[in-house]
Amino acid sequence: MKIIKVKNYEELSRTAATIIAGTILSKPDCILGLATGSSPVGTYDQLAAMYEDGILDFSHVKSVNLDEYVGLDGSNDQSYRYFMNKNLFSRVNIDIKNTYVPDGTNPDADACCSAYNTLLENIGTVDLQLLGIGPNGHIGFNEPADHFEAGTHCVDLTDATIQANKRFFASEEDVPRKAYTMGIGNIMRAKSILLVANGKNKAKALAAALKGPVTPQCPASILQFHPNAIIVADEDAMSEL
Ligand SMILES: N[C@@H]1[C@@H](O)[C@H](O)[C@@H](COP(=O)(O)O)O[C@@H]1O
Repeated sequence: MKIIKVKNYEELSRTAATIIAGTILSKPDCILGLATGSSPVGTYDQLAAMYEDGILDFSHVKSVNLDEYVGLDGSNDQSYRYFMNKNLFSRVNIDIKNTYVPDGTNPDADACCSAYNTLLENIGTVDLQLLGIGPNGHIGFNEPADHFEAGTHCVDLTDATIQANKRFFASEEDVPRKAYTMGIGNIMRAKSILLVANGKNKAKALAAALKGPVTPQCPASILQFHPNAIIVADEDAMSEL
């Protein structure tokens, strides 16, 4: 595991975008695993700027996203499909048909999850999976649990996650209670993993993930077993390490 400590969010975003750019430049038809949340927004800004500057070409890139809220469709501004379109896809020349997010509108969890697992099997190995980390150590929406879930599955969001994510919604009641998420097995199959973390509210989770025991109670701790995981974190997020 490689840990890169940076000063602040701007440096984090530039560093993460440079790593992703390296993947795209060395393999123009790469498959990127993408994440939502506030952590990667600056990284997406930097990637969009590199595209504007003619440095990056996304025309052969494919992407698979980690997760989606159950019940929200892509026109809902809180859906992760909407987030990805707004923060990255509409700003670069990726073919939108090559971008995949679990279908939050499908009420049939088994059908939705097995379709996404089939997609992940068929599309090929993810070259680089970008991750944020929840304040409770979750990755994607793999919440603390008593076992690691391998494949895409439907989760009941924990109260901690509902509290952490309510800032994006008009009210706490509006936060969906369920999500579809790639499992830990799906995530760990990526050739490389890039986790970005900033801010004091991530310090405990990051310390547990990087230095604590590998346990499903802190899902991000599984990254200790990945052969090519890179952590880019700012001083605040690293303050308990
Ligand atoms: N499902 C997402 C995660 O993929 C993300 O990493 C996490 C942290 O979000 P933020 O970056 O806004 O702190 O929030 C959500 O729960």
